[in-house]
Amino acid sequence: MEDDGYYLETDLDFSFTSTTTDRTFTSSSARSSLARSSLTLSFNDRLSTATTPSTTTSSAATTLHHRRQDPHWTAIRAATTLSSDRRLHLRHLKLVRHLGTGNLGRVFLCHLRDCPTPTVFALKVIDRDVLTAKKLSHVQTEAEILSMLDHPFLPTLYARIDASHYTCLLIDYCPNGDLHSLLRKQPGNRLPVSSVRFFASEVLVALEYLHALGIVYRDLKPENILIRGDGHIMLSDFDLCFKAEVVPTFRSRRFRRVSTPPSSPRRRRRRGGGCFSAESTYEREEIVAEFAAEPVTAFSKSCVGTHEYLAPELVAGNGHGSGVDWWAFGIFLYEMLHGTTPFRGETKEQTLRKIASSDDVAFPLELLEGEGMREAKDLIQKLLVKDPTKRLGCARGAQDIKRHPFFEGIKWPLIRNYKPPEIRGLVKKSTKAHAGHVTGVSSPRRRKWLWWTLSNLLRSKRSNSKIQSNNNSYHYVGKSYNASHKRV
Ligand SMILES: Nc1ncnc2c1ncn2[C@@H]1O[C@H](COP(=O)(O)OP(=O)(O)OP(=O)(O)O)[C@@H](O)[C@H]1O
Repeated sequence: MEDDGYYLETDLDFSFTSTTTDRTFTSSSARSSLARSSLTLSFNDRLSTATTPSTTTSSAATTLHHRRQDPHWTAIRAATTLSSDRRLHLRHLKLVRHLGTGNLGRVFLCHLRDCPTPTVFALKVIDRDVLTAKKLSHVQTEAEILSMLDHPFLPTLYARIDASHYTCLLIDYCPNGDLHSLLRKQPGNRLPVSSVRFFASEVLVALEYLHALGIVYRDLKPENILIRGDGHIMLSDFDLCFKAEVVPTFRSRRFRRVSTPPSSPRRRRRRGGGCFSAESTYEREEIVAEFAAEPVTAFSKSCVGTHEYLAPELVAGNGHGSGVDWWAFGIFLYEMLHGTTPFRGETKEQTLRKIASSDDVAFPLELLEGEGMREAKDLIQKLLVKDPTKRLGCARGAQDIKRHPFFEGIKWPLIRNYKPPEIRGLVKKSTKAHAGHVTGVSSPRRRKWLWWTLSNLLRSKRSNSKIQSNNNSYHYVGKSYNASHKRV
């Protein structure tokens, strides 16, 4: 079971000194960094209490953060209150298991020791000694950006602990993995339009917030969209971001609204209620004040990102701004609906050539059929405009994208309260788990779920068919498209 560690409190004290406990290594560079780490870093009390002084920076937002009442902050406050220097140290944390290895370091599931209501976190451990100067600057960027964030669809940085040559970032743990892995579990590697609309809306709101802070994200892709325990998203990986000036503005926008006059039975009687009565619709002009915060003057020349998601201006290398995120948003929509990206070539060179060519995005037939697909296609076409000055979102930011008919009916201020879609591979946690607690004993509901999964597994083995549908869950054995997007 993928996330057993989330439920089962273990007595294991995963030590970094043990190479046998760590099995999830992704690259040779990660492996070499591990070899070095394995000699020196030990998350035992000895290291953090006596020999190595550590400095903690709790997120500046501790007192202001919108989630300051949630159990994570409460647990951190409890731990630091008991700490002699009122700081959080590595000794306060107990590692549960290794979650994955990235470009900069390894990520562990952990919780606070001696906490009455154990609360889980993800701890990103970066060994600065094995990183190049360029990667060190990425660490700096990531830590700096994380410390600025206070948004439900972005990680909270609970603490930064610098101990010896390690920098450790304590952030929210997302038990549902990333959207790329979730897509790979769906039939045809794609999601239904309603689910796409849900995830796209949340990503859009997160990008809007980043842009309002002057942050250009530059690495939007399903791999970087983690799914929280409650099914909502959390954008991750901020090491490729760049920061620019932004001047938020309120603008007045005129628009014509088509309305039906309010009608009471009395009024209807008076009007006679005929076909051509005053019951017909009428148009009125409205003026609304809109908040727009798009870093329109943002400019960078470095070519960073992930091949299939790179905007043409990034590929050309003549400089780019926040429009690269709106291009990537178009690619992201296409991939969720179609299962693959639109400019993917046999090789990375070919992919870049296709992006840079003047050819417009092509839509396979299935992307043209079905409810909401016409609107989706129109939105994708408007986002994948090669000239950034004509691309949707580049002038007034997310506001223009939110108004597109694809998102019609979305009540943006209530987006956090929307029920996440029920899709295959998304495990809903109980309220307790969703708040981030580790539970020692498996609940009757979980036991029931385990039995249900086990019996389904046996049934699907017996009948050996390709796709089995059981209400709304599918067991799919098809052509797998596993390659995740690697960065430039
Ligand atoms: N907050 C989190 N909750 C759960 N799992 C996480 C979390 N953060 C990272 N992970 C897991 O750890 C792995 C490594 O994450 P990390 O952010 O270091 O690298 P990455 O996503 O590969 O990005 P990079 O491009 O910086 O290498 C991810 O692939 C993901 O599986």
